[in-house]
Amino acid sequence: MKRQLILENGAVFVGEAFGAERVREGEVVFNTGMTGYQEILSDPSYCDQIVTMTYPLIGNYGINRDDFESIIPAVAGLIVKEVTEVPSHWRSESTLHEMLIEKGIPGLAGIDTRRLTKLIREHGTLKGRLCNLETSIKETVQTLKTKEWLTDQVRRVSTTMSYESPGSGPRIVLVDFGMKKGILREVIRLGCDVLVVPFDTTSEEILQLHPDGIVLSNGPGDPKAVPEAIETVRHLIGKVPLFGICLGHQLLALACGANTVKMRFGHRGANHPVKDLQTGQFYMTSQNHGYAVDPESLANTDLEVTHIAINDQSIEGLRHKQHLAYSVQFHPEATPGPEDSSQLFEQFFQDVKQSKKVGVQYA
Ligand SMILES: NC(=O)CC[C@H](N)C(=O)O
Repeated sequence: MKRQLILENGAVFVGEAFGAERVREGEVVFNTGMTGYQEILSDPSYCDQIVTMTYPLIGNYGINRDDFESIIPAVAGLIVKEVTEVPSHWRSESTLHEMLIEKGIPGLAGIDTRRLTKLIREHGTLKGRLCNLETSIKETVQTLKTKEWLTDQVRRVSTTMSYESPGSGPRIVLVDFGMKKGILREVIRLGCDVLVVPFDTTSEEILQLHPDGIVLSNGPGDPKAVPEAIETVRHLIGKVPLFGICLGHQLLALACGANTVKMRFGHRGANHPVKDLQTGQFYMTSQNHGYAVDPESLANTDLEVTHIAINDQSIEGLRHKQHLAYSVQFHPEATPGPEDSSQLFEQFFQDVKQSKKVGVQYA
């Protein structure tokens, strides 16, 4: 069966349908990872996005039960050059096609993904619709251009209830804005007593849990679409050690008075080089973001840049000059991608323990 991708600029890509039989719309983005499609598809930060994999063969090691980053993927669609029908891996339990059907995600294969990627690089991220060949191109272009896009992604993917993973170490409150399970896994690995809370938990509610440290997770959409979270973070700075990851990093920046801007086509892949300005070290990092902190907006804030992206010099890490609060735009939890920067979790763990010794002041 054929399926097409119609873009808001009128470009059309016709290929083979796989996965769920559904019409879906979303922002078309590309990821340059050669592997990691299962983690990418289940990363909640891809909510309302159609992901194009630039690596030409996807699905070759199948789908296993361990590598999901969330239970209900929020991604709107998947585009690949070639999808493997018969995967081969000892952990594989189903094919990519079967998983996409089960999770209600449409796929499009057999198109020129290089041409599509170049188009996104030239024009910036474009809105698109995955649909059958009978769908009118003219009407779709009109709809995509004029449609009011929903901005409640974080609300849709965050947990609605708090839950706990008990441990004997420091108590960490992990604010779930659409958290990848990899972040939870890292704090559990360190023996922390973890409480995961919904995105709209207030600062008072968080402080009542007597955290030793707070981790702000990744999440989908524009960070300015969650003003309540910016307010919460503002109230928490200086009270408890804070560590922000991706959306959490952007929220920390906004809470300190900096600004975030939409990037042309973002960073999505598993080999983004980052320089740690404090140590002079370079890490290969896993990334997935379409927004970034505007460097010009830092002038009147108490923030300083700790990491930069080598490819485009954009901000990849920030630190508060007075308080124990820092953040990174990339993903130290990896999954998928290199684990070069996983020591950031250990660093936060040490900082939390140190500040616990000194004594935490609750307001
Ligand atoms: N992975 C993330 O947390 C992404 C943050 C934000 N949604 C962005 O696209 O920039």
